[in-house]
Amino acid sequence: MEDSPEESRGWGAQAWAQLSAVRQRSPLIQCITNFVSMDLMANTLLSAGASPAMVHSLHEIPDFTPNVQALCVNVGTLTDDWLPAMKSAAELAVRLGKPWVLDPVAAGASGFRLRACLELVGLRPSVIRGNGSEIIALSKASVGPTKGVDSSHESTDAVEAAKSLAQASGSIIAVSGAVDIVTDGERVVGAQNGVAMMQRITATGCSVTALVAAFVAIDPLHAFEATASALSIFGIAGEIGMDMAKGPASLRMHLLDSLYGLDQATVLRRVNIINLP
Ligand SMILES: Nc1ncnc2c1ncn2[C@@H]1O[C@H](COP(=O)(O)OP(=O)(O)OP(=O)(O)O)[C@@H](O)[C@H]1O
Ligand SMILES: Cc1ncsc1CCO
Ligand SMILES: [Mg+2]
Repeated sequence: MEDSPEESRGWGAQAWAQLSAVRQRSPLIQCITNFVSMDLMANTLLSAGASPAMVHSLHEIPDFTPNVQALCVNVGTLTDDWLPAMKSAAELAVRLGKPWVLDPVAAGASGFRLRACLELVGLRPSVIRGNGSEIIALSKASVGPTKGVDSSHESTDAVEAAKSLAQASGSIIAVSGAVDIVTDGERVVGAQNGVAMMQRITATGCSVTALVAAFVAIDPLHAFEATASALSIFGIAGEIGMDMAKGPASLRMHLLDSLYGLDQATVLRRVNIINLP
């Protein structure tokens, strides 16, 4: 069923309010992330008005994590020695009542990765954002044929997996793709912004996960809505960026510029979030 114009306006106004709050309050986001994503993730957070810090030593967590507004954990280039820091930071964030967000990159690609992701899911992330294949692997808790860090599923193939993972974990689940799905296990919405070329830039998924952390940081009691807003806002930046881009490299630049420059009228006009059955 189509949403009424009132509902669409509601999502747009909410996304604008949350983006404005990120810009005004500039939340500090601790990112324990893969080597590939560090640059684009930090620049995405800065363009949105947040403050990134790629701090991942186990020794720094007791001093550093208490001062952040949210934590983003991404297992993209996971090795044995990184996992204790990820778990320690997540445990401390939960103990201090701070939101944390998990990106289960290539969760189904190996037993090691899957076990690590399942342990992290057990530490109660506020939000888990993955692509379709990652969310299906986590939901089934099984290793399977995957395309590595890329998805071999549409996000819409993963709606039931996302709902059951949300119910089992207590986390909000977001599945990126042509339509970004967000569910708390009962409600399901689809954010229909973005352009396909965003898949041709490495770490756009990682970066939108960090943006979700920034949005949840400023509205932790509305993590479901903040997650949908962040996905929609990032997608709009991609749409506007694509009007000026010649390919992936120039889209990367124009996406960041567009995220930085988004104004209220553009957000209200372009946010496209609908309820799904
Ligand atoms: N076909 C599409 N049309 C529109 N937007 C898309 C499409 N596919 C992906 N996106 C957008 O691209 C971004 C990255 O999503 P994607 O599903 O590629 O993440 P990912 O596989 O985790 O990426 P990475 O691992 O490289 O970080 C999201 O903002 C998503 O909305
Ligand atoms: C390409 C790649 N490999 C491990 S992490 C990563 C970034 C996109 O997920
Ligand atoms: Mg990814």
